[in-house]
Amino acid sequence: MLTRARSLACIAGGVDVPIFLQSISSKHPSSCRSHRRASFQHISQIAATPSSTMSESPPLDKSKVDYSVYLVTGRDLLPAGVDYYTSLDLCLSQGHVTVVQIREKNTETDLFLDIARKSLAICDRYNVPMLINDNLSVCLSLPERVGLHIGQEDIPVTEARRILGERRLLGVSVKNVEQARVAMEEAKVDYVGVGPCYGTLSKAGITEEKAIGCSGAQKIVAELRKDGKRLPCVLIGGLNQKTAARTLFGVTSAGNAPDGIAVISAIVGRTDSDVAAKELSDIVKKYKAGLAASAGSSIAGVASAFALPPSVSTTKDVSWYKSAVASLLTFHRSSTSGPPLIQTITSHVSSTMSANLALAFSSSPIMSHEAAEAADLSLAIGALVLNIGTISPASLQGMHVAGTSANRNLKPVVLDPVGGGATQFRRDTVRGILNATQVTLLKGNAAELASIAGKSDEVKSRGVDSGAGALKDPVGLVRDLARKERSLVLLSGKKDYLTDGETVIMSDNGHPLLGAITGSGCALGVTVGAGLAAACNLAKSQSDGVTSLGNTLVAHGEVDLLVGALTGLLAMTIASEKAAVRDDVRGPGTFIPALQDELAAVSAEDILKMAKIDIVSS
Ligand SMILES: Nc1ncnc2c1ncn2[C@@H]1O[C@H](COP(=O)(O)OP(=O)(O)OP(=O)(O)O)[C@@H](O)[C@H]1O
Ligand SMILES: Cc1ncsc1CCO
Repeated sequence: MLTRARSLACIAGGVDVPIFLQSISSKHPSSCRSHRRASFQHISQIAATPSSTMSESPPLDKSKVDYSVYLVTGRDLLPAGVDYYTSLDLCLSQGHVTVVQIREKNTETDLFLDIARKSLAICDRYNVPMLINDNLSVCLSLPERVGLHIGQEDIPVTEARRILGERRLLGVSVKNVEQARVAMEEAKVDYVGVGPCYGTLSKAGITEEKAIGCSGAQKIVAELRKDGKRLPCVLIGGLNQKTAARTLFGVTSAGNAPDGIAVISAIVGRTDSDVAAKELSDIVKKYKAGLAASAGSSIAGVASAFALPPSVSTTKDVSWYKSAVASLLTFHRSSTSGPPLIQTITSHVSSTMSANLALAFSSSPIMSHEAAEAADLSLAIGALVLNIGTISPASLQGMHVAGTSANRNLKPVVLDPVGGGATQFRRDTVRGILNATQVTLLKGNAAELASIAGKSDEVKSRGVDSGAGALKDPVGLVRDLARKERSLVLLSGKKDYLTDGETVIMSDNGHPLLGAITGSGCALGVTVGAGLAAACNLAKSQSDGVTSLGNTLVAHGEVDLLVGALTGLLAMTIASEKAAVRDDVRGPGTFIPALQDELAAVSAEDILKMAKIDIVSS
């Protein structure tokens, strides 16, 4: 048997070039920099040797690479009894996978090379470009049409380009705008992997790697498209059949669109890897068709590619919204599937009242901030409510795992950034959550939302309550914020404003006593969460399930999230009006139990009779 050094040298063209075997991988422990540099030099020599013994096929035409469905292999994720090569062949066989990256962690180089060569034979059969993850020497031992993908922990990307030369495909993973800029301008990579969009979960259910979320990915994609640039990019990290559509959609801004998605377990983990690949390919094709149809400019245009065609064209005016809320409330109150479970991570100030008001609103509360059970819980919940009122390190960790898990399982997420503008700590906490979790509805008072929108000068906040003073342009603020954060936005106060980024609904319901008790806003987050869960349940009951875009921002397709949120808002504020006029209510103290009773009783008739809403922008 050849030694590893000799076998690599032979493959490299018969020239016996010494190689430092310990540095086969391009990953570099910082402790052995000089060793690493020496290794790079030797690898460079390999790169410079003629490849006469390599396969004769022509080099890859980089401009023709289609990044739509980019498969990263993972032998450890194969279902029991499934052979790696069989699975690879099957998923490529129908033409739905467009790029393959061979990823082998902790595999000896001999074996890695063997796997890579056999994989290349399969990729060649279907004419699919192939790359090697991380391992320069394995890459250089293969024909020039095989590319290399590296991470930020691997060798510097500029060094990789120098060693590989211009002809091989080179890609790098980036998680921020600066890394994207270096990759694009200094290293002249051919594409970037943008992510992780969602955190990867370990067995303990703890987020291992910090996710950049849709908003982080959106900034990177925008940078890659700035000033007419067009570097291809794929989204990576937590992408699968459930998350792909809304992530592609959520990352797209002003026509800045990613080129595809990179997946591992969504294909590798399936026995029917060909079907899995087709599902993903269909999603990307639909997304691109929607993008083309809308010339990349309209969010709704992209989203509508996924929406079912409306059976009856309806003008959504005030009376439509009132009857839609009344119907949803009736459905929610009488749902045969039982009350939706609302996982609430909230302040200890408002925890009990929020739980009781959830029950009164025909929902089942679970006040858990434990990270270890968040992944399991996310399978059972109807919605997740994140409230930073008395945030601690433990509850923040719970929020990150719960948020990621809810995103994976298409469960609506409400964020209540309590006191969000009051301190730098709270501002950072809110931004961290918004970056890591795709929030379905962002709810706050004037000070909280103004802070997130970067308009704190308009409303000052000293604590968790709104400061005095009104926003100059509440309609513009909520609409712009919804578009920016890709979520519904609910601004609470004397008047409430609810929007999906297109329609803005103003509600004049509610009673000043709500502002005189603590935690009414927190409880409103829970009733709105329950309303979103009810909207998803209604959609499920009407069809087989929720579309992939079910928990994104716009009211389209099967799930009308705007109606869901409005239902939670009107139930709470109308109940407060009914409570405040009761004979037994003499002030804030007696108001709380009356509010609980009235929320339990609020009906479809009350909505139709008492709702004071207006469409202030559409
Ligand atoms: N003066 C008022 N008149 C009518 N309704 C009000 C008034 N003030 C608040 N509300 C209602 O109270 C609910 C909570 O809104 P608010 O803006 O007070 O939340 P918040 O500041 O987050 O509260 P908290 O931090 O105490 O939970 C909303 O439904 C809102 O409509
Ligand atoms: C009073 C208070 N302090 C932190 S959270 C909270 C409840 C109102 O949001």
